[in-house]
Amino acid sequence: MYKLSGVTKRYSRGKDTVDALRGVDLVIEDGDQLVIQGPTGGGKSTLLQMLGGLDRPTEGSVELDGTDLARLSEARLTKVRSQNIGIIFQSFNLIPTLTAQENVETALVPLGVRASERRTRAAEALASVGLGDRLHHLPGELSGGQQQRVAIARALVKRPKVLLADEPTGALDEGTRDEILALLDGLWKEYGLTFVMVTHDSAIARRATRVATIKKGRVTVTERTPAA
Ligand SMILES: Nc1ncnc2c1ncn2[C@@H]1O[C@H](COP(=O)(O)OP(=O)(O)OP(=O)(O)O)[C@@H](O)[C@H]1O
Repeated sequence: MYKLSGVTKRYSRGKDTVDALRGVDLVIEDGDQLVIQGPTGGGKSTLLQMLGGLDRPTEGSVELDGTDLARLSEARLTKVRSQNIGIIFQSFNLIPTLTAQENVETALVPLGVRASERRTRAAEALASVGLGDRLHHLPGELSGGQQQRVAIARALVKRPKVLLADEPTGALDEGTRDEILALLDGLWKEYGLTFVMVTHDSAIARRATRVATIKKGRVTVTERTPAA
């Protein structure tokens, strides 16, 4: 479970300061799905970075299962991230010189998994996202949707409890977008993930049951029963 209390993030550049988050309080229960939406510059990506332990708040606490990520040493934070948190991005962030299988294996290196087991688990993860026949392709030989599937396999191969997604369909056409969303929805349910997704897309937000809207660094949460 995530529990954010009074999270403020202030970016300073010379005399200019931007409060990207202003006193955010937010609870995300285990196994929940939360969609984060809001206008550009509102603080969506900043909030996701706090949840992912990719950056620290200026004030406040970001507890994951009772551990405050804001106060962990860099080494312990890296360990929490590599074991518990999978992250995917709009631009896939694959390593262009590695094959799909090698890209997925990279997530298991910090966990000390043996090379032979890394290969097997990466192949299984790629099969679970429908890419069992693309193990040895380089990212440049795959479509955008396939590259995002590789990134999803890389995020999930370590069996994290949390999946964070920053505009995961932002670079995809509409048909591919719907395929990736359906895949993510299926994986969320199958693995009981805590799933947080940032999106600009109001159609995605309309389908969600729990939406956090963030404007000028302040969050409002709306819960609703999805349309049948
Ligand atoms: N590293 C940084 N240094 C300085 N200011 C930053 C930095 N990162 C973000 N900001 C500022 O913080 C505010 C929130 O940015 P953030 O990227 O979280 O918004 P967003 O809602 O994700 O926007 P978008 O939808 O355009 O991606 C913006 O005003 C942005 O300019």
